[in-house]
Amino acid sequence: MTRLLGAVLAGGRSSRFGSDKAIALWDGKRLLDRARGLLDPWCDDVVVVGRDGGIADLPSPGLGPLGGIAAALDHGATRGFRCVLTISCDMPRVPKEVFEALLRRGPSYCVEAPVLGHWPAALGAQLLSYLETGPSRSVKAWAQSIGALPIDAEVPIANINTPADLLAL
Ligand SMILES: Nc1nc2c(ncn2[C@@H]2O[C@H](COP(=O)(O)OP(=O)(O)OP(=O)(O)O)[C@@H](O)[C@H]2O)c(=O)[nH]1
Repeated sequence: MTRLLGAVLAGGRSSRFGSDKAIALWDGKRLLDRARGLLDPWCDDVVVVGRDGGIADLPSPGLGPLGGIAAALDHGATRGFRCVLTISCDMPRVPKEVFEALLRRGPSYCVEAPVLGHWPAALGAQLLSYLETGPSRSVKAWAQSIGALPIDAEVPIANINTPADLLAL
């Protein structure tokens, strides 16, 4: 059986939001919990990455979402998960069709929001080496470098960067 690990990336500085956006409330629920709830139906287990109470970024904090993905891949591979489905805590609304499209494929990512991706857990070591020597810390650049398939969500994926984005949801 293919075991799937879900990972909510929830580190970063939230500088545009002005406070920790992971714990900002939308409709009475923390964004972090909403993102986790989006992964739950698809995954055998879900972890939070990059904050207290979750797993720590690799190789160290402060490298952006790719450091969170590296930690999730490593965590998954060492616990027998074949693949990892990642989302960021600032994506409170993702249509189920997007998850279906990602999971139908092998390595794939959402063009509109590349942190939303489906990755082989075995790529953890490759990603750590990419973080050390690669040209960019962009998730999209890494996804392209491994040949992951771009998935077009066909609808805008809401992404909360500022308090106004939250109000506009
Ligand atoms: N684990 C982890 N998650 C991160 C990191 N940086 C950003 N994220 C998450 O990735 C998503 C996108 O992050 P951004 O909004 O681009 O960056 P940010 O630092 O959170 O916010 P800004 O300071 O406004 O750019 C957010 O949900 C963050 O929680 C990181 O270094 N580690």
